[in-house]
Amino acid sequence: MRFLRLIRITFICWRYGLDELLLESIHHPVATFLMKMTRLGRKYSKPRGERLREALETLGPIFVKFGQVLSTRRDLVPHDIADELALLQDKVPPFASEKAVEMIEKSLGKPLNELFAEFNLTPHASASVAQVHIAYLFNGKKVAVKVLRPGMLSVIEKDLALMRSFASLVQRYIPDGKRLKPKEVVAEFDQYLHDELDLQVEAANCSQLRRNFINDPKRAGLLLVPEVFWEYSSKDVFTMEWMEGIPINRIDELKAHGVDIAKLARMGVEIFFTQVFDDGFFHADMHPGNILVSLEEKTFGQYIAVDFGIVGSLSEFDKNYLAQNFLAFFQRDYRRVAQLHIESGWVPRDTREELLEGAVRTVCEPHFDRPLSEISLGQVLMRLFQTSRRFNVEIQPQLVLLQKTLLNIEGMGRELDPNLDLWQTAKPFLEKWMWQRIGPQGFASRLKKEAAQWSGILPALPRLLQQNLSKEDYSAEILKALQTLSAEQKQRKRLAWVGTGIALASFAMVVYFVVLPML
Ligand SMILES: Nc1ncnc2c1ncn2[C@@H]1O[C@H](COP(=O)(O)OP(=O)(O)OP(=O)(O)O)[C@@H](O)[C@H]1O
Repeated sequence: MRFLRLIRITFICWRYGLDELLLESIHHPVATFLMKMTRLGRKYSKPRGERLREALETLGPIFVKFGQVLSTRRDLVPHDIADELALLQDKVPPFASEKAVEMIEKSLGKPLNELFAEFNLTPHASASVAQVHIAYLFNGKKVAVKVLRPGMLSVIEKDLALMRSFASLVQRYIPDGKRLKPKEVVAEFDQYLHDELDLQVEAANCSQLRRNFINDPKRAGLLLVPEVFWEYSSKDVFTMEWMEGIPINRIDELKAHGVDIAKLARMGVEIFFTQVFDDGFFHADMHPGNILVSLEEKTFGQYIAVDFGIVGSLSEFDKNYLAQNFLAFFQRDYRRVAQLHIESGWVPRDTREELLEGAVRTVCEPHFDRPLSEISLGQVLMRLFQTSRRFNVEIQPQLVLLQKTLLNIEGMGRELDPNLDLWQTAKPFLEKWMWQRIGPQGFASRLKKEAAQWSGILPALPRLLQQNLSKEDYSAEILKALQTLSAEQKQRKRLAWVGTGIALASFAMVVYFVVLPML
């Protein structure tokens, strides 16, 4: 079976001229000869990116997903190809509703009529790995039931095995193979796909995002996230609150309902920066299909997020890196950007600061050619990552994900309001965040965080000290130090006795010769 699949893949690659793409990159006479042989008079009217996109669409959903993930790795893939891969769409027909019902009943262990008061058999939406049905719980709540496409796991395991073999070949035989890191890319994709195929992961992401926004009254007016119904969810089924709204790209419709579009654009940036800098946890699949706007009376004009398959998490280190770089960039302090990279160990310690500064200046300065309001933070970040790579920096996948999401947010924001000044909206966040870190508030909160550890460490301190003192390698040194100390103390004691003696004798003499004759 695997062999047949391999033959089919090879045939499709040949049909779309992908063999040429591969052989072109091997600068060897044998490769050139093979290229001429396999071409056999074929001529391609379409550019290579388009051919690759069409081939992936023909190869099926897993390859489509792979292309979509690859399109976000502009650090590895040439721009013409990445642009084309970004257009990849899942063109898959919905699967039979009987299959969906079978999956729900098997996974949740109850017949459908015991689970839902009403279940719409016609899918509301369908994509490569899942489809969404509308249903009603017995308490009358309208819900979205996302069901995994049956048999996906076995298909992906086979395709992933082939991709892994192919990645090993590329890494070994293509001259640029190591730089492209094919094995790592496939491993990353493997992780991503398995997460996407476990709807419990998505439900947990949704639940976390909702908690982050619902518990803070200052944020409650910004983003609505559906409630998860855990009782009706599993690895294969995800049941959540149905969210009523209009997709954000239907601008005319939103305007007609009286939504303030400029405010909506600003709110989008605010929501993104809140997720990134306050929570370090962000929705990373912000395409217009996944963002709706509420028209309900109580929540009018608020954002609604759906589809939580891809989220990004950032550490304090990542946030610090981003905030400091953005702030330094907008002050055109390229020396600081270079220093930040060296100080944080992102580039080798012996990197020459002025060389890195020059490289950063070269990529950043052209951006200041236009007004601040037109600068794309996503582009800046992308260029910065490209420069860093030249200096042997490994950019973390979560930062690449963030950069891609930032580009989406900017694109969406500017579509809503071409005058949106992204920096004006983002700057207060970064400044507030930096102040919270380095100001007294930050100090106090870090102290508070550490306090929990101290309460455990402090009472144990004498024991830990005694344990360390009894360690062999320390004991000799400590003994010597103690001996020196005690010798010094003895000497000091002796001197003290002599001093006291002299003082007493002087006192006695004064009394005998001066005080007594006066009486
Ligand atoms: N809770 C919900 N309330 C209202 N509509 C929803 C909800 N969840 C999903 N949808 C609708 O169903 C569509 C598909 O859902 P979702 O994006 O989660 O599926 P998907 O298989 O991950 O699709 P893709 O990966 O192509 O975005 C969404 O674009 C949205 O229109």
